[in-house]
Amino acid sequence: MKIALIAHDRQKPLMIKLVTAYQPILAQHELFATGTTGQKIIEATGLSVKRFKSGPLGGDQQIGALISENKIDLVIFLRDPLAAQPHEPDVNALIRLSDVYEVPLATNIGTAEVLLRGLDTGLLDFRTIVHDQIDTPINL
Ligand SMILES: O=C(CO)COP(=O)(O)O
Repeated sequence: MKIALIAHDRQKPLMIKLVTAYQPILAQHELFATGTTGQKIIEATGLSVKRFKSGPLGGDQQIGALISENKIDLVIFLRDPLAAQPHEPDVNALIRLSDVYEVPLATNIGTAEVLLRGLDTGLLDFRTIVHDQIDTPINL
């Protein structure tokens, strides 16, 4: 599975705790991250992470583009719910695209843990079915 990991600055320590706790699971998957988040994950864990630009410099949009191409299976985006971001439109766009393409998305640590445990037990295997199917959003 391809997993995107993103955290706003005040949430980065929490992201590091999460990836450290779930490192054995995460190590079995392909990891993507915005620039600074990815750097900190690599420094803390040594996990292999493909880094994009920093969020405020377009990293959220780069990951959003991957979502729109059905190349991301799970998004963990630890947003800061108590601080305004200069690139709020980019943040909202990434979350909107996750909904458009029905990609499992966690925006807090509680949901992130549920999704990572689900990932480990095969609950996200349905994503392999849609990998080759979706070029456009599903018409319900
Ligand atoms: O701002 C972010 C997401 O909106 C995260 O970007 P960084 O990982 O580069 O700090």
